[in-house]
Amino acid sequence: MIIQDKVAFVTGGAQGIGRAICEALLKKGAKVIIADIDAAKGTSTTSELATEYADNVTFIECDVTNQESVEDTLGKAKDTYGRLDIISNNAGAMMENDPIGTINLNLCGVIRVAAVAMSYMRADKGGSGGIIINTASLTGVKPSYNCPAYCASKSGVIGFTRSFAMNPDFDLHKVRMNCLCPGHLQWLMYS
Ligand SMILES: NC(=O)c1ccc[n+]([C@@H]2O[C@H](COP(=O)([O-])OP(=O)(O)OC[C@H]3O[C@@H](n4cnc5c(N)ncnc54)[C@H](O)[C@@H]3O)[C@@H](O)[C@H]2O)c1
Ligand SMILES: CCCCC/C=C\C=C\[C@H](O)C/C=C\C/C=C\CCCC(=O)O
Repeated sequence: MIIQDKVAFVTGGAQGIGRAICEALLKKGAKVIIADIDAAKGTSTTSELATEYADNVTFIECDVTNQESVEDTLGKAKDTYGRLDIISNNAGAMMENDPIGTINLNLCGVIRVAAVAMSYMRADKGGSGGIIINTASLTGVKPSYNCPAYCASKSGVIGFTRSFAMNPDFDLHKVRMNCLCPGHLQWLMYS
């Protein structure tokens, strides 16, 4: 895909891997919406990036565990730059003390954002097609007894991605889906 002038929506883009994704996309000429639950961090990150990328980066507060918030944010994102081409479904956390919350954030959040984004991106419904990239994890393919709920959520993301991607309806909607499976990173490097 040619990134120049495409519009990207990055969940969990305020810091860490999401911020790195935002920076990489901006460097290649995309317009980027940072969608994050952390309004303070999202605003400060956006201000920092705007010194180089000006109006090409915008922050919108978003909670991917909340359907209304996801609908509202994606609607505002479409209104801001007029289209949606790239979704980085990246927001996530490891919270083994809250296993159901972990599934709701890491797996249901990905499915929720993808479903709403599809309503804007589908080529057969007025969109231009595009790509949805989900951030899974190495733990989605390699189980770890330390974090069973996290592993389950990331295995689910991989299963969702593989199933979506093999759907023959691609010829109609023109939206590809992939996922990333990073290994362990220093996620506190921005804090
Ligand atoms: N750091 C690693 O080693 C590593 C490895 C593999 C995969 N991952 C995955 O990569 C993704 C990013 O991880 P990271 O290390 O950059 O984490 P991070 O904690 O640095 O950043 C996560 C971001 O997501 C946001 N977020 C949390 N809950 C949210 C919600 N409900 N709605 C919207 N935004 C929300 C946070 O505010 C934060 O800005 C996660 O899905 C994580 O599971 C991380
Ligand atoms: C602040 C929360 C953000 C989420 C990041 C926290 C943890 C991230 C975890 C990664 O997804 C872990 C990825 C790979 C780990 C490597 C190997 C797993 C197996 C380890 C083992 O067998 O002991």
